[in-house]
Amino acid sequence: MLDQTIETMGEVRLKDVGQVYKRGNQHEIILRKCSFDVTPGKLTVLLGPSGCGKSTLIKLIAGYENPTLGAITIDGKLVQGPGSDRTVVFQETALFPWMTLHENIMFGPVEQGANKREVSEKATKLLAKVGLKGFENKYPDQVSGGMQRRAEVARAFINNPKVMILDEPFRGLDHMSRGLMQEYYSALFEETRMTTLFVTSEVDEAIFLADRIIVLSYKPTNVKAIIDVPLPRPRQFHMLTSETYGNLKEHILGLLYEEALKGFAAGAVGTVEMEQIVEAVRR
Ligand SMILES: Nc1ncnc2c1ncn2[C@@H]1O[C@H](COP(=O)(O)OP(=O)(O)OP(=O)(O)O)[C@@H](O)[C@H]1O
Repeated sequence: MLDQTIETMGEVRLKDVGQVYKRGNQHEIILRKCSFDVTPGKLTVLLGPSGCGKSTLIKLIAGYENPTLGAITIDGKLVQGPGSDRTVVFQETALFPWMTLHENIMFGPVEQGANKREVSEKATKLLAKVGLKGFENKYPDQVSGGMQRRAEVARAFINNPKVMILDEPFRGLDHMSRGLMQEYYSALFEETRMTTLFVTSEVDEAIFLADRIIVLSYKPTNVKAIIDVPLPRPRQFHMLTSETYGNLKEHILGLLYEEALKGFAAGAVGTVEMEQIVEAVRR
């Protein structure tokens, strides 16, 4: 086991959250009356069509922006800015190129004044957990993109936040690396049960990882459906061929298809993307 404190805290609550952005003289309503909970100790996935406002929701929960309307609380406390109770991993999050992987993982806690020896041991364990044993002393540019992403996940986990927030962290990786990342991530989650909010636009990734999926509508975005994933843990790839999985995927693709059609009618979804969605639904 990792020496992580298992804290069954980190309940995130969104109540009637609305966000309006100004573009020149125009106002655009991005989010409208968005309400959902992120349950402590569970992995909640936010899934929605491109441009619906997933990253906007993350920015609000992270406290980088304030909502125009409504309220976001964590364990009952109003979010009014960023805080150490949350760690956010973006697709663009990068390791420090001048530090080894091990030094990168240690950086945050050491900066916070934690005991160096203890942090070093934890970093070594975490790197092993994400399949990077033997690569501790490599620099980021000496390992593959997928390995860098795994180190970034380890760097986020060592902070042991109440809530781990990930915004499409595996986007842009090739199919194989993405599959591996999902396996490593679900194993880390299953061991720590760290409250997690994970954003993706990939249905397979959502089902493989999630305890619960929040499906978002097209703009102005609100919650279209909340779906519990009945697959057992530990999650294993053979589950992706089960009947439960197939039925769930069909249902979710149907929901996304309806929303993508609205986006297409509004000119927000390109022809190529629309063709891909139609093909996915037909499959
Ligand atoms: N600071 C901002 N000012 C004005 N408009 C914004 C701002 N941030 C986001 N938007 C707009 O809000 C909408 C939602 O953007 P957001 O990035 O949250 O969507 P998304 O679902 O994460 O998209 P994708 O899946 O393509 O990453 C988009 O139309 C975007 O242009």
